[in-house]
Amino acid sequence: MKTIDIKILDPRMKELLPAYATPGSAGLDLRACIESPLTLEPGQTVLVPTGLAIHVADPGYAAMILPRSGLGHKNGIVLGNLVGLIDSDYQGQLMVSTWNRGHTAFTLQPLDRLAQLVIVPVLQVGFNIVEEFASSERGVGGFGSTGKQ
Ligand SMILES: O=c1ccn([C@H]2C[C@H](O)[C@@H](COP(=O)(O)OP(=O)(O)OP(=O)(O)O)O2)c(=O)[nH]1
Ligand SMILES: [Mg+2]
Repeated sequence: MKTIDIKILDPRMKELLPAYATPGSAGLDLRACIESPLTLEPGQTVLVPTGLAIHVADPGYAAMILPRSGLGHKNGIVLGNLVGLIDSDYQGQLMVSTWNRGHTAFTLQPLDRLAQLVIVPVLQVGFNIVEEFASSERGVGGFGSTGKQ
């Protein structure tokens, strides 16, 4: 298994390092490293610290912060940026932009699992400027051009 350098910025996280819940898990849960309960009013967005920093280091990988499905579906707690992209050279604290998109207030308790981190491969590309593309079956069609059924 590939390893990534991690810094524990909040000592409470020492015993709560992100771990895969099952052998097949893709996501590592991130926790709300807050000092006291935090109530998010409907529509409110707060940047929540995780108490952790990672350095992916290899530009062939990135980390993504995604919502937890239960919190998102049942409680309306999703991400203010929809998806968080962690660059391989980022060394600061992992922060979760936490958005209550629901209609009722939601209280986050200290160290609650809030979002999840997924490590993904990345291909960095260069650009080759052209006047015309080689033809393709789709061409410029998009946004429903293939119909519904
Ligand atoms: O949910 C997130 C999204 C980003 N980041 C950190 C890691 C990422 O590498 C850095 C920059 O993110 P991004 O490039 O998405 O933000 P930006 O608004 O373009 O800022 P910058 O000008 O710093 O690139 O912020 C987080 O901690 N959490
Ligand atoms: Mg950026």
